[in-house]
Amino acid sequence: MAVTDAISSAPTSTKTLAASMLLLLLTRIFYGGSSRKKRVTELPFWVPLEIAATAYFITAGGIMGRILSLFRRNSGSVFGFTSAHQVLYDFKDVDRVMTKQYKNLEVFGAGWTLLVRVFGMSANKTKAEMDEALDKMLLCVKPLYRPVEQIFVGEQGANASVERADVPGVTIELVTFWTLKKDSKGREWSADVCVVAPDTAEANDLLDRNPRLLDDFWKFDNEVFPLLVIGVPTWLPVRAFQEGLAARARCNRAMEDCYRRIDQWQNGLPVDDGADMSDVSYIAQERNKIYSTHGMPVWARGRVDFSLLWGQNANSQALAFWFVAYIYSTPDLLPELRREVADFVKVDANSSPPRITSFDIPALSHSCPLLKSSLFETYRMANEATTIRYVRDAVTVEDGTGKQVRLRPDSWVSAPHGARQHDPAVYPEPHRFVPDRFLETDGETGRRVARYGRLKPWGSGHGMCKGRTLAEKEILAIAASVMSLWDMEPAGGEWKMPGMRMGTGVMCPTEDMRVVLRRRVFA
Ligand code: HEM
Repeated sequence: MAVTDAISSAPTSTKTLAASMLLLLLTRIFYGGSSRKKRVTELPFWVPLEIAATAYFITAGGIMGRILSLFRRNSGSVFGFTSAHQVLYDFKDVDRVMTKQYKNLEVFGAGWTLLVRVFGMSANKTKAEMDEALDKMLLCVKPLYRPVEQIFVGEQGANASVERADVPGVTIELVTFWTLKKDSKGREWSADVCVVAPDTAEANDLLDRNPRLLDDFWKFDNEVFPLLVIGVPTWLPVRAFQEGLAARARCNRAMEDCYRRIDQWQNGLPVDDGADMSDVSYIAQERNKIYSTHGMPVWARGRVDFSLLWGQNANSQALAFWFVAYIYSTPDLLPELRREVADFVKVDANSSPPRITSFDIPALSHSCPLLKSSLFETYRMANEATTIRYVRDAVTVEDGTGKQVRLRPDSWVSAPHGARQHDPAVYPEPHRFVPDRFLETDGETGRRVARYGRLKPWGSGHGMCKGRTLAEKEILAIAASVMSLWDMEPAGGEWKMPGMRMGTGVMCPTEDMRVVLRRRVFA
C-alpha cells in the first residue's frame, strides 16, 4: 500500500487517513475475529487498511511514528494493532521467511479474495456454482502457474514475448501530439504503444471483438478496484462506481467468451463466430488444457484470467509512463541513455521516417546499466509493492537480527515493501529522481551493474510477481525505442512531473502531463 509525501503533508490526505482509520475501526468491530479455519480464508477488509495505516505512520515519523511504536512487538520490525495481523517492516529476512515458510504462509487466500471481491468472480453466481469453482481452482492453481512462469519469468520466454510485440514497429507510429490524462494510468500508452498482452495473441482477438475493452479495463481499475479491495459494497449508489462495475462485467464477459472459443477449438467443435484461432497464444492454450483437465467451468476460466490480464497490464503500463517521463524530464539523462543503448538499438537515420533496424532485447537488460538503474529508481519512486499472506499454522520467524517473532495460526502477515523506499536513511534525498542510484561496480569484473539492493518491487518469496522478467523487458524495450525515435518537449515550456496518488500498486499521476512529440533529429 502506498505512502507518499503527499499523504504525509496534504490536508486532504490527512482526511483520507482519518476516514480510513474510522473505516478500519468499524470494520474491525463488525468483522474482526470472525475468521475461522476453512479451505480458504478470506482476506479481511481491515488488513489492507491496517497496512496503509502502518505504512503511513512509519513514513510520517514524528508523533505518528511514536504512536506506531506503541504497536511494536518484541522485534523492532514487527508491528500489529492486534495479533490477527502483523506487519513486517524492514524485516531483514523477509525473502527467506516468505520462501521457506511458503506452506504455512499461504498466497491463495488473498488471491481468491481478490478474485471474488474485486474481479467479480461471484457476480450473478449461486453458492453451488462458487463452491464448484473453488473446488476446481484448488486443483488448478499450481499447474496454472507453470506456463506463466515459463513465458513470463524465464529469460528466453520473456525475450521472445517482447520480440513478438514488435515494440520498435509500434513506436514508429506514435502520434505527434498526445496527452497523458489524469487517472488514465497511461491509457494512451496501451492504445498506441503497448500490445495489451504480449504473447497473448488472443488478446488481439479480444480487442477486435471488444473494442471498448481497454476503456472498460481502465475504468474498472480506476473507479472500483481500490474501493472493492477495502470492502465497499457493490450496491453503493455512486455513478462512477456503478459504471466501473458495469465495465468489469463487460471485461469478464469478453474473457469468458474468449475461453469458450478456445475450449471449442481445442475440442474440435465449431468455434463461435467462426473465429480464427490459429494465433492463440501458448499460455492461453496451456491454461485452458489445465482448466479442462480439472473440469473448471468455462465461465470461471474467463473470470480467473481476467485477473491475469489485469496483472499483465495495470502496473507495467503505468510504470512505462513514469519511466519515459523521468527519462525526458531529468536534465542530461536522455543523451546519456541514447549513447548507452545506441549499440543495441540501431536506427536508420536516413530513412523517412527514421526507423529501428535492429533491436537487441536481452542487451537492454544486461548491457545497459544506467538504463536499468534508472528503471529501478522509477520503481522506487512510483511503485509500492506489498506482500500479504495468510498464516495457516503457527510460525516462529527470525528477523535476521536474532530476534524471534511468533505468527499465530489463522492470522495475517504482510510486508509493505514500499514504505522504506522514501526513507532518507536508506536512500539519501529520497524525493529526488537519481538515475544512477542503483549503479554499483562489480567486485569481480569491475563493470558497472545495476543492483536492486533493498528494493523489492516484485514482492517477496513464493508468491512473488510471476511477470517480473517480462514486465522489466517490456518497459525497457518501450523506453529504448521511444527515446531512439522521438524527441519530446513539455507542452507548457518547462518539465513538471505530475504529482502521485495511490494506485493499485503503481502510483497514478494526479494531473495531465502534456508533451509535444517530434521525430528525433539526428545530429
Ligand atoms: C511493472 C510491472 C509489475 C509490477 C510492479 C508487479 C508487481 C507485483 C507484486 C508486488 C505482486 C505481489 C507479490 C507478492 O505477493 O509478494 C505481483 C504478483 C503477481 N504478478 Fe505482477 N507486477 C508487474 C507486472 C506483471 C506482469 C506483466 C504479469 C504477467 C503475467 C504479472 C503477473 C503477476 C501474477 C500472476 C502475480 C501473482 C503471483 C502469485 O500469486 O503467486 N505481473 N506482481
